[in-house]
Amino acid sequence: MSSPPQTIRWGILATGGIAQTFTRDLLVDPSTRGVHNIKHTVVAASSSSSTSRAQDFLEEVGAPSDAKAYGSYEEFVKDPNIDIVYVATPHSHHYQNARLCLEAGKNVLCEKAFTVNAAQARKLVDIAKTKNLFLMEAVWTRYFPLSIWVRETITSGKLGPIARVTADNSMALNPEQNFPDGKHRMVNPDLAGGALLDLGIYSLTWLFQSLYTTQDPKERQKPVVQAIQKIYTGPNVDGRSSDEHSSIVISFPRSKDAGGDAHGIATTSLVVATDPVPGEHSIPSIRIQGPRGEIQVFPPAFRPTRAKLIISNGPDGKPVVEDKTFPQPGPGSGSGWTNGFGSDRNAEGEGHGMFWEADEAARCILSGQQESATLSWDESIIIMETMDKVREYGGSRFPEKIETLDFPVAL
Ligand SMILES: NC(=O)C1=CN([C@@H]2O[C@H](COP(=O)(O)OP(=O)(O)OC[C@H]3O[C@@H](n4cnc5c(N)ncnc54)[C@H](OP(=O)(O)O)[C@@H]3O)[C@@H](O)[C@H]2O)C=CC1
Ligand SMILES: O=C1OC[C@@H](O)[C@H](O)[C@H]1O
Repeated sequence: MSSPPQTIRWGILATGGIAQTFTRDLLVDPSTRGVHNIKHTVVAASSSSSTSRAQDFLEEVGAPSDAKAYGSYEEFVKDPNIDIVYVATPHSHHYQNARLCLEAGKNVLCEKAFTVNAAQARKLVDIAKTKNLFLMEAVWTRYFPLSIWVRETITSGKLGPIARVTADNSMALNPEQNFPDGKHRMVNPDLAGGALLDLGIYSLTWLFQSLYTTQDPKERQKPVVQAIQKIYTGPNVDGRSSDEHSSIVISFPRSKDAGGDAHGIATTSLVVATDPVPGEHSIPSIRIQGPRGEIQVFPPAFRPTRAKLIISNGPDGKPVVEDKTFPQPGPGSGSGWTNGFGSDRNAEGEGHGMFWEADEAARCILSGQQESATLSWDESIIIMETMDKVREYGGSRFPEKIETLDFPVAL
């Protein structure tokens, strides 16, 4: 007989767009996606603005009526009923908010990009290690069934050693018109805005999950990075920090037996779109190429549900093209997408897909793992180092108050 599901008690730190989408997904019954050994519940939420904002949030997302509302992150992290905190503030605040939680003895799932720079990521990992806590960067895409299928197809060797990956995650956001006061987190230097940390992280995710995660951990080496950036100079921003585009070329060292070094090209932009006809998703945003064929993944790169597997020479010498779809299971959160750009709505009755990463966090905590093998601490740090290098090449430096390791900082 199977044992009853174990429950993980979540606390939600911040009440903005993604906190709402994530929490609604969290409250979808896991058995609807074939997960029977875990249950998630929400026991608390906190808002830096007021207790009433946190209370409204809990009601809006349909949390249990006894979930507690806090008007201060500092008070919230003391709540003894919380097993894990989901940190959903802007990039600029991840380091200090995640650190606050870890220092208070809480496990943490922290939104992407993990931190502003690699030094901050290393510090969070050190604290998690010392305090024996679970910590994971919330790159939800990695836990999608499609991503799992991609990694398995790569390691199966079907395509031969993957030689090159191209990945684009770009959105034509028309920032000068949409963010004229420069305060929106997509462009605001004080919130570590720009394409790279917000959208480019997904292009890098595809390079890394194809060419780094799939290698034997003992064989993995740091990649070599080259990049150029164009800095955003729209109204009311400093013109030195947030990027408009970043274009990155990476070489992943591999032994000759494993196919030799592999190349990755990652691009991202706030002003042009991967998908010129919004919602049509007809142009692949990702191509994963080996000598025997390729995988194409269709947009959006962060929420992938459609791919193609192309084998150049099938059994009868002709190419074989397999269309693959991985629909999100229902019954769904019904929330759609809440970031205000209308770029990524889940269909009525579909979950958004954020529950997959929540399941992974719960599995790790219940089995006593401090990090996820699908996105290890080492890999999150190397990706932050990669973004540091891109910003060095591109000349983008955020204000010192958000690059610092000093804590707490008044932001
Ligand atoms: N995985 C995904 O698909 C997505 C991930 N994200 C990530 O989630 C994070 C938040 O994004 P999103 O929800 O869109 O952002 P929002 O601006 O909608 O929400 C951010 C929330 O953070 C809190 N906050 C605390 N301090 C500040 C501050 N100084 N300025 C602004 N907000 C502050 C506020 O909540 P309160 O007042 O309650 O404290 C605010 O509502 C980012 O890291 C982003 O990259 C975003 C969209 C999609
Ligand atoms: O993580 C994200 O994915 C979807 C985008 O719309 C959003 O800006 C970004 O933060």
